[in-house]
Amino acid sequence: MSDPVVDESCETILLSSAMPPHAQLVATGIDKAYRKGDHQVPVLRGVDISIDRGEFLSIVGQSGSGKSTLLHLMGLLDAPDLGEVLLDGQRIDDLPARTRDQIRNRVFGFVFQFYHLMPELTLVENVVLPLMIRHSIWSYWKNCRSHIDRAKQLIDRVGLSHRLTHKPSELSGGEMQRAAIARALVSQPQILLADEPTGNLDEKTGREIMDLLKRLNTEEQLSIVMVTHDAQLAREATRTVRLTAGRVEALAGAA
Ligand SMILES: Nc1ncnc2c1ncn2[C@@H]1O[C@H](COP(=O)(O)OP(=O)(O)OP(=O)(O)O)[C@@H](O)[C@H]1O
Repeated sequence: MSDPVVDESCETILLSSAMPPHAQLVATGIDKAYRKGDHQVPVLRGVDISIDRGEFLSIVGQSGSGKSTLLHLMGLLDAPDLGEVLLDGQRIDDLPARTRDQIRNRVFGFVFQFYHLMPELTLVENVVLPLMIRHSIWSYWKNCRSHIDRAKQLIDRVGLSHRLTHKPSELSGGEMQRAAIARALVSQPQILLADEPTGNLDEKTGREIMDLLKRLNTEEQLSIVMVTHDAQLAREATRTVRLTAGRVEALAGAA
């Protein structure tokens, strides 16, 4: 019997508009260690964490506690040593690399502390880039106008319509993070994984980015997992967990 995630209908399953949006991401029994010299340094030890559709989950913890590591494992940017990552009950961390790439590109959007925009591209080019990478050149060319329209819609959504042709060096930190959020959303992800999205911003600008994330969560039921050092912002999520000594501890919100 073929695995419905692995076989060639994968694209249809993951992209079909008839398909209900992915509901739940679960990481269970996660162990992760890094090699340092000739020994392994454990970072995560038996972590269990989940996010339901429409949730806004924040992850706090001391520097070095493994928050980014966990976020990367949840988004298939890295693989656990032990444990499983499941999307709607189907294990996804052990799939072939190409299938993991497809799931990562279509289910997850990523936002990082330092934006990671391409410096030589304009704002609209940066935002449309994931669609260019995802589609073949022919398909991209055929749909070029609709892709650019979608990028422009998202740029408008994040309040940057007046900056379409600006390069990242011509944008403020807050504008760059808004651009990075628009880029993360262009592939219509189900789950946004944000690693310290306000960490490089002043308080007011960080507040604006948080408000934008909260609007995306409530108005579009976008699931969000946010790593942050800011305890106050963390409390504004629907649920907060703390990473301590490699384990997850519930802090606030629903269990
Ligand atoms: N690729 C890697 N190779 C080796 N060690 C790593 C690697 N990535 C992370 N680590 C180590 O794993 C531990 C957890 O790192 P991680 O970045 O996940 O922590 P964090 O809680 O996100 O930290 P911060 O809040 O400072 O960003 C740290 O000790 C770090 O040095």
